[in-house]
Amino acid sequence: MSTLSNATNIFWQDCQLGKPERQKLLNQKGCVVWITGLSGSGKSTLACSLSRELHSRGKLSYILDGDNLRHGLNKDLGFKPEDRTENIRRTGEVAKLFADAGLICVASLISPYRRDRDTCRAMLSDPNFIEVYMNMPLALCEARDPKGLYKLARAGKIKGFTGIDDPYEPPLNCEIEIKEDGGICPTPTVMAGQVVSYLEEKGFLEC
Ligand SMILES: Nc1ncnc2c1ncn2[C@@H]1O[C@H](COP(=O)(O)OS(=O)(=O)O)[C@@H](OP(=O)(O)O)[C@H]1O
Ligand SMILES: Nc1ncnc2c1ncn2[C@@H]1O[C@H](COP(=O)(O)OP(=O)(O)O)[C@@H](O)[C@H]1O
Repeated sequence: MSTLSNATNIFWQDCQLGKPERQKLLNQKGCVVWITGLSGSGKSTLACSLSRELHSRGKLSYILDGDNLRHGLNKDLGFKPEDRTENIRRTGEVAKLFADAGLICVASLISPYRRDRDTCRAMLSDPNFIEVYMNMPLALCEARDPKGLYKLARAGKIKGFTGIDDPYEPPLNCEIEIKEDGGICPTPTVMAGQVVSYLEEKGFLEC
């Protein structure tokens, strides 16, 4: 689906005002926080809570949420494997632009296939791609079922639903894992705190 092979006589246009200058202006380092996990695992909840916490600290972030992107940029895509791959590729490219703009870009998509997430990681220089795995049991996600989609999938009314009859491949080497503690899911504030601590420790919240 890449159009790169069609692009001939195209030259990269550079500008002397670059990422370092933008980062200095914002006093933060541009990066991508990529949240992956099953439907209902809490990706959007974490994205919102994280964005709010960063905002309160004077840090500029922007959320790319799978559901929302599918209303516009990715409205032509469905849930076949090749569509999901293209969904992730496009989102990765947009996330890369936001990171280059100096923002903390928070991408929250199921992104079920490891290879597609690794492709996004490869688009950014390594420390700037922070993979967050929402490691929540399927049973919990299914019990939450805020949109009623698991119910429809179990009834065979949605085909190819992640976790039911379409695979989810957990990360092998993610930077952050969010999971239950003693059978209890951390609150949104605690989940966001875990990510903020990582960003702080790695120097992303200063320049
Ligand atoms: N077949 C199937 N499988 C999984 N999810 C489905 C499906 N059909 C619709 N939905 C709804 O679409 C949301 C997932 O979109 P994403 O762009 O994040 O998916 S993906 O990364 O391309 O797999 C997902 O949103 P979240 O629940 O927020 O994850 C669902 O609401
Ligand atoms: N940490 C949490 N504790 C309690 N409920 C949560 C938590 N995270 C998410 N939820 C709830 O679970 C449901 C699914 O969360 P959501 O963020 O929409 O998941 P996803 O974006 O992965 O589909 C929502 O009703 C949300 O309020």
